[in-house]
Amino acid sequence: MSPNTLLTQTLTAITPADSAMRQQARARLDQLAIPHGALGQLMDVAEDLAAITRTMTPSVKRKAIAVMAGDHGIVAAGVSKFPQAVTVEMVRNFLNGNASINALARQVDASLTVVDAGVAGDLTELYQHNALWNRKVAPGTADFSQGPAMSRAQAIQCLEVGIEVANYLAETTDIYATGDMGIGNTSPSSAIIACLCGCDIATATGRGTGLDDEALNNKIAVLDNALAINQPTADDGLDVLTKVGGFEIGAIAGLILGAAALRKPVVIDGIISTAGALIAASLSPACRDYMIAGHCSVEPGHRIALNHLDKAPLLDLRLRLGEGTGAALAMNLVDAAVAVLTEIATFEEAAISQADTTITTPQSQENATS
Ligand SMILES: O=C(O)c1ccc[n+]([C@@H]2O[C@H](COP(=O)([O-])O)[C@@H](O)[C@H]2O)c1
Ligand SMILES: Cc1cc2nc[nH]c2cc1C
Repeated sequence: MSPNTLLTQTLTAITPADSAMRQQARARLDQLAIPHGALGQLMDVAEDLAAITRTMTPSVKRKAIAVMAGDHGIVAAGVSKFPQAVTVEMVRNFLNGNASINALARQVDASLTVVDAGVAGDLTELYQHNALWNRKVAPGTADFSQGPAMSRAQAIQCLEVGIEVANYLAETTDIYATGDMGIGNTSPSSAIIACLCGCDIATATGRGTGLDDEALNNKIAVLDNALAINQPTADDGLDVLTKVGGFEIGAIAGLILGAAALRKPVVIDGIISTAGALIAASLSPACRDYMIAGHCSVEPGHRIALNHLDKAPLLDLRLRLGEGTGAALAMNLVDAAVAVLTEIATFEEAAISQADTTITTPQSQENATS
């Protein structure tokens, strides 16, 4: 990688979240007038937000969801239940405001940006729409069951698309969420997870949009063969993206890297977004600090990827849609985490009696006298 590209500048700008601010937040959370730790995972998110934003009063009001769209040559091998045309059709649906992500983005008052990172169909008539970015790297990846999905230059290009989106939205955004649209994209996601988490492809592969048993077995065989043909370097995120990735997955990874460089939190959606998160973490381990896992999807590889990133998902609702829907829903809980940190009084502030640490039980009395 040459030293002066947007990607290298962004990677250089990423530093870990602030551990002193994390400690300060934890100290306050430990003193809240509740039984110790009783707000559970919301307290972990509150601590993360303080460390990410370097303040005890983080704001996550201005929410931006970016849905990265792309197509996949590997659909020719029969790995999806739906035809490729659905990718374009759903992009149109997003722009008309009638998709699931539109409803859930409205519910949480988030803006929605749709990015054509590599859709196979012609979107010319839609580019006039302000919410759609034309950043088509190519009309779909190559079929990675036959060779690499893309060139190394294209992998860098799609990463930089995501960084550009993060940077463009930065001025009006406190918190990002990732989303995806791309028929066939659970296949590259599972392949990325197998490479970067070191697991068997069969354990990381699921039914996607709804394959039956026979089609699932075919998908596993296709992906197994694709990994044997491509031989991605297991610890090199850029090589993995190049050989078995997707343009929208690279753009998601770029969005995460961009958010981390800007020191802003980013909520990760389903298996496709988490595959992007693995690529981002492989390029910059510190960027993991800026990720909040929105949910755990039904796809088996998603749990594996979240464990590898050491991230606990906020929701487990049997979702398997993508588009950013799980991340949008989780943003409600991120709002709640800020309220926990900034609005709840401590024992001292509320003048509440603290837990008695000198309780004598029959057992402790016995211990004291023996
Ligand atoms: O987010 C997820 O975990 C998820 C799980 C299964 C399917 N999807 C969505 O369904 C499409 C990919 O499924 P498939 O079967 O075509 O690989 C793509 O548009 C994804 O957004 C998404
Ligand atoms: C209809 C449809 C909507 C989607 N949204 C995300 N992936 C999708 C896949 C299909 C098939």
